[in-house]
Amino acid sequence: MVISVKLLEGKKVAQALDETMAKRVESLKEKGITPGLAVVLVGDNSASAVYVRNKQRRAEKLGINFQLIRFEESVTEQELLAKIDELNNDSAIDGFLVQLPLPDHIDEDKVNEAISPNKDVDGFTPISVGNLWIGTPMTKPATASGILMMLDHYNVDLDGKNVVIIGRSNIVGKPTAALMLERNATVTITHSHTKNLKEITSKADVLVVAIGRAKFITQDYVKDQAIVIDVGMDRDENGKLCGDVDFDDVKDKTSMITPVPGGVGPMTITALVDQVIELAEGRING
Ligand SMILES: NC(=O)C1=CN([C@@H]2O[C@H](COP(=O)(O)OP(=O)(O)OC[C@H]3O[C@@H](n4cnc5c(N)ncnc54)[C@H](OP(=O)(O)O)[C@@H]3O)[C@@H](O)[C@H]2O)C=CC1
Ligand SMILES: Nc1nc(=O)c2c([nH]1)NC[C@@H]1CN(c3ccc(C(=O)N[C@@H](CCC(=O)O)C(=O)O)cc3)C=[N+]21
Ligand SMILES: [Mg+2]
Repeated sequence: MVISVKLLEGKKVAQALDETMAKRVESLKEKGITPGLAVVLVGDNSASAVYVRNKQRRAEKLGINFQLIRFEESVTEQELLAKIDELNNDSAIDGFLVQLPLPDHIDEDKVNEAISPNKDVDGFTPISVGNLWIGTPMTKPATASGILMMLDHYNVDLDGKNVVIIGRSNIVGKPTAALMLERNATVTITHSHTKNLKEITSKADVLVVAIGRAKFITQDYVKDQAIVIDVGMDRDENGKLCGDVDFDDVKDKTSMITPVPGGVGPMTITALVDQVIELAEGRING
């Protein structure tokens, strides 16, 4: 018996959703509003630079005013905080984010706290995170939100599903858990101290993987006919981009699986841009 695996093609979903988003930007422009997004990039981390380029390309394609603000690795915390203050008060900027990770001499928490929750497109400020867990989100973290947009597109209903997330970062694991809990999934978050990881992941109807280790997840971690979401952005032994999931080993055991590239990454950018447009729409609606 051949059971067909369905690819969750984030790249295609993103292209489909771009059309609606472009129309929303157009109607804002008719009212004299151009959505503005700024990205602050510290240092020249090459992976970060690629992501930033992708964001810029998509934002500009949709008619969004994109501002890239670059700092040397040696920038002081004070200089960075001053720029954040400026962006908080810049009426042309609806939302901005500070690309992570930051150099060690800069306190990430301090930077997050300085961002105005009203412009926090990443949803990383304490107020945004609190609202997310209360169930009254202001802005939603892009990766988590992008994953849900993709699952919605494929009509995957999370209600009552057993979701297991590997990774508990503030940027991926935790916000994904919050949004999926809100959809009535039963959510388990696992991490590097988790005992018997395979036993837990093997019970997952939906497995979300955000570890940061190339091809870590093989078929022995996966339940038959599970849905596998691979957030990882890693390099394989040949330097080629790959995910945390060993795609070729796992795919035939799944009912749906995201490829890397072309899965979660493009949806992250879709969710980010959607968030910026929503903030700009808020200029009209108050
Ligand atoms: N596609 C996209 O849009 C995005 C992709 N990424 C990618 O996703 C991946 C994860 O990113 P991020 O969340 O920032 O990473 P972090 O390094 O912040 O977190 C990794 C998590 O994985 C856990 N972990 C590490 N090793 C193991 C293990 N052997 N078993 C179980 N859990 C383990 C860690 O546990 P512990 O907490 O105990 O240390 C931690 O919670 C990376 O590849 C990153 O590049 C990230 C953001 C967006
Ligand atoms: N404050 C902050 N917010 C973030 O959202 C954030 C961050 N810091 N730091 C780094 C991670 C990583 N991230 C990605 C976004 C898009 C792709 C992406 O577009 N990926 C494409 C193409 C990748 C390629 O070709 O290189 C794909 O998977 O198909 C990947 C990764 C956002 N991040
Ligand atoms: Mg980290």
